[in-house]
Amino acid sequence: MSTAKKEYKRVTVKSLVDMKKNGEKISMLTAYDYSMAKIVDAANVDVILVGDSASNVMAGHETTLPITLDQMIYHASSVIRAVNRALVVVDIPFGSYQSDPKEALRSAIRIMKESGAHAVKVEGGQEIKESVKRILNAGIPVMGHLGLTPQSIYKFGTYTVRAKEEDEASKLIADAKLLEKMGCFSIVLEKIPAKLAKEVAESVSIPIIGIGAGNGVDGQVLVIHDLLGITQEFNPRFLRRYLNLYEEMGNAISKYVDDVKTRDFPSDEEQY
Ligand SMILES: Nc1nc(=O)c2c([nH]1)NC[C@@H]1CN(c3ccc(C(=O)N[C@@H](CCC(=O)O)C(=O)O)cc3)CN21
Ligand SMILES: CC(C)C(=O)C(=O)O
Ligand SMILES: [Mg+2]
Repeated sequence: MSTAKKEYKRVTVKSLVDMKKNGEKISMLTAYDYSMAKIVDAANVDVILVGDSASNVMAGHETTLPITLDQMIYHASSVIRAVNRALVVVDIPFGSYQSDPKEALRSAIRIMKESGAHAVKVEGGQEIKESVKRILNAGIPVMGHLGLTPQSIYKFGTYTVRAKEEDEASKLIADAKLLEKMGCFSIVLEKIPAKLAKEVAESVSIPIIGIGAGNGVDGQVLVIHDLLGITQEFNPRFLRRYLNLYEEMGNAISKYVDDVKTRDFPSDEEQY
């Protein structure tokens, strides 16, 4: 397999399919605001996901369920203003696409029109088939999301690994093939056995982006607050922390507090 890297001036849904064809792994990371998205885009991340994980890391909710369509559009607009290269994908939040296909299309259109995003992501397979079709028919690129789907957390009750049983595994493969057949440009697979994820990646031609799905898939995604070590209590095995920003930021801020209290800040040079 070739690891040669083609330079993409602007990443499109087509570039991602090309990357899979050429054996180039796809990097994807979340961002929810302008300043962070600027850093992520400049670091050549291929896909920026405005995830509904904003509900957790931005708003402090326990699950992704409470975040609204308006709030997702606010985050997506901020990200879009920062991005020059990455493809920007936005999660359609819980409750904005499950009722019926028309509502799903309306939500997708609002995201595209009001934020300027490049694609949307929805959780599920067979169950949301008609909605996915509608959105695709309007010319809006759709990314799927299978395996651990956090918007259905209350149906399962836990965040444990999915599709360990044979029947769930075959449904997952069928759903991936269905999403590909309908015209989705990529699929996120979350927290499933690496062997199954590899099998899915090998049975479709669209790129499979994994989170807790092993190294046999076509790309990886993480929540940026997890990668940077801003979140402290989130410790699944699949997470690689590249920094401990929680500690580093805390130290910097404590130093500032000290400097103010001791009158060290501002100095003569820091005033007019
Ligand atoms: N900060 C953050 N990172 C994420 O990756 C993320 C969110 N939030 N919010 C939305 C979803 C929820 N996701 C999850 C949630 C839990 C596990 C998980 O593996 N939970 C383990 C315990 C984790 C621990 O050790 O704390 C479990 O077995 O429940 C995985 C992905 C992924 N998404
Ligand atoms: C974890 C990723 C795939 C996601 O859906 C999110 O951040 O909301
Ligand atoms: Mg999400």
